[in-house]
Amino acid sequence: VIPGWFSEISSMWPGEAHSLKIEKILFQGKSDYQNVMVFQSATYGKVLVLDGVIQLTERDECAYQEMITHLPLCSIPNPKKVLVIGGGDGGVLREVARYSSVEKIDICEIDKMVIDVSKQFFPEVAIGYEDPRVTLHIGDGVAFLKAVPAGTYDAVIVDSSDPIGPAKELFEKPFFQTVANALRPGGVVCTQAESIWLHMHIIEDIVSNCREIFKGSVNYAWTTVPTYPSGVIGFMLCSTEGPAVDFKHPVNSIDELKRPLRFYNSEIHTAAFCLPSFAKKVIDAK
Ligand SMILES: NCCCN[C@H]1CC[C@H](N)CC1
Repeated sequence: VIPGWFSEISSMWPGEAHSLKIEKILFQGKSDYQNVMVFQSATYGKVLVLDGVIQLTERDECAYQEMITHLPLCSIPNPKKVLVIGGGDGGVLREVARYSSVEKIDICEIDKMVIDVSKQFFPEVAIGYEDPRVTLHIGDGVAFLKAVPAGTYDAVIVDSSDPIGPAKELFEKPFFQTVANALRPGGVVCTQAESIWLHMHIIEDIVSNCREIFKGSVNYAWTTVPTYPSGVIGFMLCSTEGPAVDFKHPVNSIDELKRPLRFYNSEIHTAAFCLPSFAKKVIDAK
């Protein structure tokens, strides 16, 4: 460990660790679920860390929040009812709120400390909670989805941490089945799906499970987030049986007048589904 630096050391990415220079530690706490830390970095703004893993930085959070939201929501016409599982920082809510067609935004986040810390230290991210269409549920996303009437949502976004810790069951088959049940025919789900450089085995299992459960389309997309391990993060984009969804060609554009998008655009939407051969071989073969 280098004094004055934060290094993201984890068994999920053995032998490597991205580091950020610390200017000041702003918060350290322990919730019922995980350790929570916020620090001011020298070059990435404020940083949110859960159990030693970087969740977001002010400088590059736009890449992740915009892609995980607009890849699904620009793939269906007029999304109305959207559910966010996880995403307690509020960044996905901020992006979902851009759609005038959206009438209802539910969010189910298990850890209240993440919400409170985001509101205190990341107001530009937590601004998503201010939208009147948002209903906050504090609890386990699996239990929440089991209680949802079938076919309720047009879209579900699973903005989770990694499959070690509270988010573990959000990567398992039973959870995907509850998501499919909660979606209308032709409804879409987008989940945080790790790194093709680090987690091809996890991705392989997720793709297999999704192909069995989602009888519409199943695609993997990826993007660059400098402060995530290996500098990239992926997404599973799936739709249930019903009106066809072509994830690779957006059908929606976004009203950017209020607040311009910093990362997402329709070209990068389509490009996100282009995979290197080592990943294509695994993902397309499943
Ligand atoms: N809502 C904040 C983003 C959470 N997703 C992250 C993806 C990369 C992981 N190593 C940590 C969580």
